[in-house]
Amino acid sequence: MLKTHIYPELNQAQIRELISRNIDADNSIEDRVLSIISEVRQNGDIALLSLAEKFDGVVLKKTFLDKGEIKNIANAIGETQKQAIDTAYQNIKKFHESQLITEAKVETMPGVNCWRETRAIEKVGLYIPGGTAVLPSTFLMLGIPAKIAGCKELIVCSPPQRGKDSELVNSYIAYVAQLLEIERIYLVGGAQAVAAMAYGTDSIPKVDKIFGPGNQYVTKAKTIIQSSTQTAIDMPAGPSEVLVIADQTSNPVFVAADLLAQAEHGVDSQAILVATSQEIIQQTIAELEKQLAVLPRKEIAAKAIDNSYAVLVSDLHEGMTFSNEYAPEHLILATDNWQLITAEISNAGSVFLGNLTPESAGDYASGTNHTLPTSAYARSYSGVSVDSFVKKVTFQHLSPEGVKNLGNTVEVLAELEGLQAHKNAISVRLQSLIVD
Ligand SMILES: NC(=O)c1ccc[n+]([C@@H]2O[C@H](COP(=O)([O-])OP(=O)(O)OC[C@H]3O[C@@H](n4cnc5c(N)ncnc54)[C@H](O)[C@@H]3O)[C@@H](O)[C@H]2O)c1
Ligand SMILES: N[C@H](CO)Cc1c[nH]c[nH+]1
Ligand SMILES: [Zn+2]
Repeated sequence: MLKTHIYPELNQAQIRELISRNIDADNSIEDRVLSIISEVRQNGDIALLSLAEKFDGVVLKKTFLDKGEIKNIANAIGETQKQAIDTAYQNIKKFHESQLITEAKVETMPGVNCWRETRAIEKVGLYIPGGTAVLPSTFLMLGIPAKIAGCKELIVCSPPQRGKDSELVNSYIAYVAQLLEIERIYLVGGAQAVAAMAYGTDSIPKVDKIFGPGNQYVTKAKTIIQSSTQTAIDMPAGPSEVLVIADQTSNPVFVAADLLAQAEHGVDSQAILVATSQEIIQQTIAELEKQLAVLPRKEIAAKAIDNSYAVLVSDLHEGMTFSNEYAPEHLILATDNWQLITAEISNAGSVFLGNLTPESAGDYASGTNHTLPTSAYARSYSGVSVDSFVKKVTFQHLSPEGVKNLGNTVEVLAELEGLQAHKNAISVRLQSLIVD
C-alpha cells in the first residue's frame, strides 16, 4: 500500500513518470468514444435510447423527464437531506455571487474610452455524473453559477438509474432541478450525453458550451468535441485527485480520511501523500488500512490507492515543489504551518488550508466550486466559476477629441503594416473633423 518515493533521489524522468496520470495509454477509451459520438450523430435519440440500455441497463421510453415527473420524484426527499441541500445552495450562491464584478471604464487617452461588459453564454449543457455514484452536489456546482451568470437555457444530462420509472433520477437530483427551476432532465450519460449536447438531437438542443465532470468516457468526449465542433467545454474534469502535504503537525487520522475521500470516487482516482518524514507516512498507511477496511466503497477505494503513492520530502518547501509539478485537482496543506507555503502554490485546482479543512467541505457545502481540472490541467485551467458561464465583450467609444488624439498613431501603424484601408478608416474621420 502506497509505495514511497524519496524526492531528492528522483531524476527528471522518474518525476515525469510519477506525475503522468497514464490515462488511456492505449487509446482504447478514445476509440470507443469516437464510435459513440458517430452513433449519436447518425441516429440521434434512437442511439441515446439504445446506449442507455447498453451502458446503463435501463430501457427508456423517452430521453427526458418533464416538469411534472421531476416534481413527483422530488416529493420523496427527506427533510434532513432537503435542509442540507438548502444550506449548500445558499453557501455556493453566496460565494459565486461575489464573482459578478462590473469593471471600470478606462479613458486610455482623452476622448478614447475602453471597457468590458459581461454577456452570458446563452445555451449551456450541464453534465451531472451518475455512474457509480449520483452527484446532486455537482448539479448545484454547475446550476448555481449558470443562473447567476444569466444563461438563458440550461440543458441537463445525467445517466438514468435502474429501477421503477419514479427512480430514473433520485429525489435529490429532482429537488435540485426544482431549486434551479429546470424543467427537463435528459436521461443520458457518458460520451453520448456530450455528443448529444454538442451536435443536438430531436429532443436535446445543441449547446454553446458543455460543463461538468465525469469519468474517462465523459472527459475524452469533451476534449474531442472541443476540437471538432463549435461547442466549447469548461475544462477536462476527469477522475478525482488529491495531493496532501503533511508534516509533524498533521493528524494521520485526518490525512488518511482525506486520501480515502477522493479514492472512493473511482478506481482511476489518485490520492498522493507528500510527507516530511517516514514516520508520518507509516502512521498514515496504518490509518488508511484501518479506515479502508470499513468503507462501503472499499473495493473502489483500494484500487485507487493501489494506483497512488507517497513522496518523502526534506521539508514543506520541497513538498510544494513536487505538488506544483503534479498540479493536483485538490491540494490539502495538512499542517499548522500552511501559511509558510501558500505563496509557493502555482498549480492547483482548489486548496484546503490547515488540519481542520477537509476537501469534502469544498466538495459539498463551504461555497467554492468542486468542478475542477484534473490530469495536471490545473497548470493552465481554473475550476468552474461564474466566469466560466460568461463572455467578456470589449467596447470602445471615440469622441472628436479621441479621434484627434489617437488618429495619427493608428495611421502610422496601419502604414507600417502596409494596410492602406485600415489607415483610410481613421484618416477619413480625422479629415471630417478638420473640415468641421
Ligand atoms: N474533476 C471533477 O471536478 C470531478 C467532480 C466530480 C466527480 N468527478 C469524477 O467523475 C467521475 C464520475 O464517474 P462515474 O462513472 O461514476 O459517472 P459518469 O456519469 O461520469 O459516467 C457514467 C457513464 O459512463 C458511461 N460508461 C460506463 N462504462 C462505459 C463503457 N465501458 N463504455 C462506454 N461508456 C461507458 C455510461 O454511459 C454511463 O452512463 C469519477 O471519476 C469522479 O472522480 C470529477
Ligand atoms: N471530489 C469531487 C471532485 O473531484 C466532487 C464531489 C462530488 N461529490 C463528492 N465529491
Ligand atoms: Zn469528492
